[in-house]
Amino acid sequence: MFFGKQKWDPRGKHCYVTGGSAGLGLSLAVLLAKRGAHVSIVARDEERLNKALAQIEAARQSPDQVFRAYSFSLASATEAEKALDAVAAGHGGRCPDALFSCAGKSRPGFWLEQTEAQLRLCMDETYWVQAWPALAMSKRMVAEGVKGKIVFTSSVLGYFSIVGYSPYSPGKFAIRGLAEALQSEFLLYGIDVHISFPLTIFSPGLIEEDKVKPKVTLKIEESDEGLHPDQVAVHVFKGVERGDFHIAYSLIGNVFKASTRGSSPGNTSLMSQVYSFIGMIGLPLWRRDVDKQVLNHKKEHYEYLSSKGLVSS
Ligand SMILES: NC(=O)C1=CN([C@@H]2O[C@H](COP(=O)(O)OP(=O)(O)OC[C@H]3O[C@@H](n4cnc5c(N)ncnc54)[C@H](OP(=O)(O)O)[C@@H]3O)[C@@H](O)[C@H]2O)C=CC1
Ligand SMILES: CCCCCCCCCCCCCCCC(=O)[C@@H](N)CO
Repeated sequence: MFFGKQKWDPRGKHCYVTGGSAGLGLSLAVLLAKRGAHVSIVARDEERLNKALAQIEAARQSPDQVFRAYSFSLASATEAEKALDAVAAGHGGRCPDALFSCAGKSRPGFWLEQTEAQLRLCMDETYWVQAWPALAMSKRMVAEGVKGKIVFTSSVLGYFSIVGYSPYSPGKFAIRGLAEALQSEFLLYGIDVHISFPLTIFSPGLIEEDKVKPKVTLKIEESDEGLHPDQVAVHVFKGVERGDFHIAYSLIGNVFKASTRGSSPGNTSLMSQVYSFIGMIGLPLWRRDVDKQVLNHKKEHYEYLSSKGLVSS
């Protein structure tokens, strides 16, 4: 572009994708490979990692590209450090240029059914699984003088929430809080921070979460059509390429973004004002409808609570 900012080009760069064995992470890994990047993926299940690696291999553009897969759990600081050590070792010990932090899991359910162990697990699977790799990565980037990128994955449920997502939304809001702090702090190091807010992604993870998702939640979500992980990966990649801090897509995603993100950088474009206006009119109407759907579920819900012994019938 002539007067515009130069777009980020992953060609020849080493991109570390967490959760790269399935869903959004795998689609991003393949896309980055197609764009000429070296790609390392980390997740736990080795069989899925190997299958994913074969898919990434099929997207190879040049014989010089290095593709690797490593099995680690990222929900602890030590494991996240070990994972990054392995990923860097594949490149002579040098830190990757970009971290695409996609790992995560959703276990929807009603708040009254949660336990301490369950809620701590959910925080591990939403927040810590992205915070620990970011901590390891940024320490190393600064020590080695690597001026790269850290891309977090939140959800539109990091902007708002609805019934059934109490185990999930807090972690996705927390990632947003972390990204806001780091975007500011990392100006000191020339590290760009991005965070994406996807809507429904038709991933293997979604199939699992829908098995335990309350009916009322599924019903409210019907107004979101959902996208294939490959389509979401393109949106996320384009946002990173453009240099967006908050990355959103689709009318709905952009409306939630413009209506929620306050003083976050990059909220001043004309389109952002248009989306914000649509939100001003549309969101209260939508929310009224959501509340109605929740209340319509009240009788069935009490019967459910009673069947679980959570209220006396
Ligand atoms: N699906 C959706 O509708 C939406 C998803 N998101 C978010 O997007 C991201 C990707 O979701 P989706 O495409 O559904 O992903 P999937 O659930 O299909 O895949 C998740 C990936 O993360 C890995 N992973 C999960 N937990 C860990 C862990 N503790 N350590 C290491 N790797 C882990 C999984 O591999 P393994 O289990 O083998 O470790 C897998 O590679 C998540 O952060 C999710 O919260 C946001 C909005 C909507
Ligand atoms: C003008 C305004 C109109 C608004 C319509 C809004 C419809 C949004 C419904 C909720 C979508 C929830 C997506 C959840 C994604 C996710 O993170 C989970 N699948 C967990 O993985």
